[in-house]
Amino acid sequence: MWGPLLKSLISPGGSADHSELTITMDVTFFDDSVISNGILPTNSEECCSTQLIDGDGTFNATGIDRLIKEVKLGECGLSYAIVSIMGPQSSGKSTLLNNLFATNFREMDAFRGRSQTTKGIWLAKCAGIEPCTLVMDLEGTDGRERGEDDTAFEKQSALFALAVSDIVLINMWCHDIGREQAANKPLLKTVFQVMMRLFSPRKTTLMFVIRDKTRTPLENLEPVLREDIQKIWDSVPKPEAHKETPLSEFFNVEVVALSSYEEKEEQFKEQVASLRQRFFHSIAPGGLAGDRRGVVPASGFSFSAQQIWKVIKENKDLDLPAHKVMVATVRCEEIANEKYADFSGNEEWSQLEEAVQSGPISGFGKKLSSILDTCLSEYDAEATYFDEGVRTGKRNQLEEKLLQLVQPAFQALLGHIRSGSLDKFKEALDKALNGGEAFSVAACNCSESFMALFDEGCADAVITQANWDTSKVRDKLKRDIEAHIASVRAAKLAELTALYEAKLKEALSGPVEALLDGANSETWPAIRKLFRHETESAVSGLSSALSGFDMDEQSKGKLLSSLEAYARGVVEAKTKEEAGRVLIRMKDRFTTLFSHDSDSMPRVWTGKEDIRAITKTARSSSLKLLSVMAAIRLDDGDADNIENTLSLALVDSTNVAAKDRSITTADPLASSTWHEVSSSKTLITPVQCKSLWRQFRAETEYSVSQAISAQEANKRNNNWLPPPWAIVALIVLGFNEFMTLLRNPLYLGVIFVGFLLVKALWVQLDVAGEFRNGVLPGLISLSSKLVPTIMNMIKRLADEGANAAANDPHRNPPLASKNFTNEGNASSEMSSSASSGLTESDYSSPSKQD
Ligand SMILES: Nc1nc2c(ncn2[C@@H]2O[C@H](COP(=O)(O)OP(=O)(O)OP(=O)(O)O)[C@@H](O)[C@H]2O)c(=O)[nH]1
Repeated sequence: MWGPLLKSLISPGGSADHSELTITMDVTFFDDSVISNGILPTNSEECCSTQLIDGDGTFNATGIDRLIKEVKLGECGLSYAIVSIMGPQSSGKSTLLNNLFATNFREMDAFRGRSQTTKGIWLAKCAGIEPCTLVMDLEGTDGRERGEDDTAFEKQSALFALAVSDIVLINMWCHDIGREQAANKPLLKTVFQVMMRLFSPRKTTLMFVIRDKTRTPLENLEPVLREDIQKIWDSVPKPEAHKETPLSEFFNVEVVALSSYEEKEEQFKEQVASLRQRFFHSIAPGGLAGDRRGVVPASGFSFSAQQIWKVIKENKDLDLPAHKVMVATVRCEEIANEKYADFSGNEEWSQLEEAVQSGPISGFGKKLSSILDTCLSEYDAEATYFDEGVRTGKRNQLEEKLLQLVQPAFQALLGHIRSGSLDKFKEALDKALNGGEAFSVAACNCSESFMALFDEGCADAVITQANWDTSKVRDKLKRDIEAHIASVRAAKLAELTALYEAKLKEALSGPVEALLDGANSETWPAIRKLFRHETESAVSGLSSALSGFDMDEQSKGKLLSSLEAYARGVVEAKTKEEAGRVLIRMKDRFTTLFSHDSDSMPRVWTGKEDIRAITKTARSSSLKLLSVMAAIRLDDGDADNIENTLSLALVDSTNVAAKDRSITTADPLASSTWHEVSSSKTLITPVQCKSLWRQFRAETEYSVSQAISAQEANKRNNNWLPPPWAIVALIVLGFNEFMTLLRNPLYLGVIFVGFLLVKALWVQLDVAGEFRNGVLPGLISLSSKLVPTIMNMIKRLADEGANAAANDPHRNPPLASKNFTNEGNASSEMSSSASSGLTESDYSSPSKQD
């Protein structure tokens, strides 16, 4: 080891140039404290170099990220190149890089002694080289600091450089070429050995930089060097698959020779400047790294390098293709997450999302598609150089996540469109129906147009990135519309039915009541006729009204039948109602017929009327009413024998013969059903009829007896003359007295006055009335009234006489004549009373006046 190192201190010419060494020292002197943070300061335009991996093998992720950010490597895609340099310690690597790429790697201070300068691996950007080129300065091999046996880091860093770099510079002394113990031989061996650990190595360009070239031309040196390289390649144990693989399969070998930096600095710089030109567009076809393979996109470089180093440190085999996929996976994931976060915070999207909560937005789909497109395009741009499969997979995932994010807004919008369409549909349907449009036509037109409106809204809301299914919402809208149509239809039908039912009720109730009121043989035929006519008219009206509803025949028939049933119900209800009042009606009818004559004038019981016949007629009529009310006879076939049964059982039963029959035969009314009438049509059962009739008879009995009494009273009143034989006896026996009276006018006057007095008393005391209740009660009543009445009369006559005398004293007649006059006045008063129109019968019958 010492040989090459010592040699490196000696110029090719064999002497050291102190002035050049001094310059070098000025450029490369750094204080240890300055590099403690892994960054070397720069005093020029060049970028700071960064320690990528320290001497202990720790990867400086922060440093590399900072550098990458600084040099904007992430934006380079695949347009970047990585160059690294390896070689023996203190062989002028850093010096070469600083001169070649204008970097600022730390160089050894020869005046302090030859020792290790570069520890670990350093990274810097090559200034002024296009495309962006990063260069790695590796720790020198065979350094005494690590000792002869510690080659682990040397191998690791060599493998790392091969895995990461497009171009690897191998720094070697010129005099080592062709030498068996050359310092670079173990290094090359190491390179080739570790290269075998890469499953599918990138095609790396190995550029051998011969330092301190001698006068031997490169043309002569290069074959020797290539021979040495081939020998080393051949000597390296290879896996079975690569036993015969030529070196050129894995490496492009380039050889350059440089003059000594220390001895011939001018020439060195010229040659370095010329070499620098080869690094421009190194990745272009024909360039130094023109046929490189498996490049990791620049944005994944940091992660890739870190992972490669991790694998190397763990001493695992490095599967570069798999690694590339892994890097792509991680990076694409990162890019996708970044884009997702960007989208979430996108102001345009936020506004759209907020707006959609409060109502429908026009152009939603277009706007959202555009935002999504931008996001995905950005992803595509950043992930474009990563493995296609991974990239596409991650893109799909990103797209899916984005769609999941925006879907609630889309669903909310669909909800608005659906509810809006439904509301507008309801409004339009109402308007159309109010405008007189037929229901089915209006419903169909509105349904179609608002479903189309919904489809338009959906078309406006859908985004190009998603093939979202709107059919469920559409179906819901359809169902809602149909439900609304059904409910409106049901309401309209109910309205129509109610209208016709009301008409029917009005047309049937009153007339049926009136017909039942005048119950007779024609009542039920008339009710049937009325029922049929009104029902047919209502059914026909409803039927034509239903034509606008596009109903099937069955439903229509059902409605019409129900209307018919309603009409029947109205009639039945009315008859039931009337049947409940049958007793009152029977009594009314009886009273009407019994108390009024054929001219409907109130009947006066003069005595000439045949009360029995009248009663019979009135009762028959009431019985007729009962028989009419007893059952419903709405159908043509409703024939029964109720009237006859009732007549036989109730009226004829009063006859003795019937009574006899009732003893021998069963009572036809002792049943709760009529023989010919179903129970549903029975209004009053036979038993009820019997009971009603009994009640009716009992309640009308009084009227009949009253009529009989009145008639007898009238008869009595009209018979005031004595019987003819009494009149003849009176004439024969009282002939003499009669003649005496005629001959003596005074007697006649006295008799006349007496008659008047008796008459006045008769009237005053209501003698006829008092005796109406019997002779004895009449006598007792008269005796109690007689004395006060006579006293009153005398008193009154006396008062009137006294008043007359007082008013005309000169013309006061004698007392006898005065009394006579008073009596005459009283007589004339009574005469006037009698002539005022009141007949005897009027007085004798006060109760009749009442
Ligand atoms: N003979 C000779 N010496 C050189 C040349 N270039 C640089 N040197 C000297 O070699 C010494 C080491 O230089 P560095 O550039 O630090 O070498 P290195 O290989 O980077 O050293 P480590 O990083 O420690 O491995 C310095 O003193 C340089 O002046 C050269 O071309 N020929």
